[in-house]
Amino acid sequence: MQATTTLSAIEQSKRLAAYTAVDKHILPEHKVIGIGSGSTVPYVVERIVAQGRELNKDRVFIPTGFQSKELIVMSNLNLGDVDQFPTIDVTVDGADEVDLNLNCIKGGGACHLREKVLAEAANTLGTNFTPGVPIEVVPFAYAQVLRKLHNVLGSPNATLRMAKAKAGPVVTDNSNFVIDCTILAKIKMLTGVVEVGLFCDMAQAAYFGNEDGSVTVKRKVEFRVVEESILPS
Ligand SMILES: O=C(CO)[C@H](O)[C@H](O)COP(=O)(O)O
Repeated sequence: MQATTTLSAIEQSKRLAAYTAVDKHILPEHKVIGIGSGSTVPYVVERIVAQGRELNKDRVFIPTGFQSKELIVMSNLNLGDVDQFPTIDVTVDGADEVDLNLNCIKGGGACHLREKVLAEAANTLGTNFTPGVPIEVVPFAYAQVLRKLHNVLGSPNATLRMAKAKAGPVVTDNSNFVIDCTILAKIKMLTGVVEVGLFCDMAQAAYFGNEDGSVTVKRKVEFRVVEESILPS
């Protein structure tokens, strides 16, 4: 575990957000738990491990991609998959953008297809995403999908997401490509599109790590969203 002093204020608040989400939502009776992707999720796993071997030995953890699978295995937690456990008690995941009703944009880490399958198997939990909504596409169709987004659906800024440390595009854990696009209408009807990163009416609560170290919690209570603040101790 990293020492607190080496973490920036924003990292500390992300960690507090993750820890609080685990404390409030991963309860002793939860046995099948979804683990999302992104830079906040290692703190989620860290906190789950801190709940102790006794609780975790009877649990199974379902990853949303390569990163969370590695985290689960490296933490000696039991690994499962959503085809073995189609009903998940709770999933904790990151988010790129969250609206007032807790609808989310996800896919900044190109894991949104699996994340959405897990979110539908449970009720996902979230934490500004300028590129738009990520769209996962089969590789051989990407040029055609891009052409239709540019010329037919009126999204001239849609771009194929490129990798940073490799020449070529980002490749998802499902061996697909990702296009970032600012319009959504009709996209899922395009041949070659696998999934979009819009998660509507799926999150029950969202934890936002703020620059001042505090965490803002928004959660649904009987169809309303209530808000509270948690200050760092
Ligand atoms: O959707 C995702 C991956 O596809 C991530 O959950 C999202 O990008 C948030 O990541 P971070 O915790 O690094 O802000």
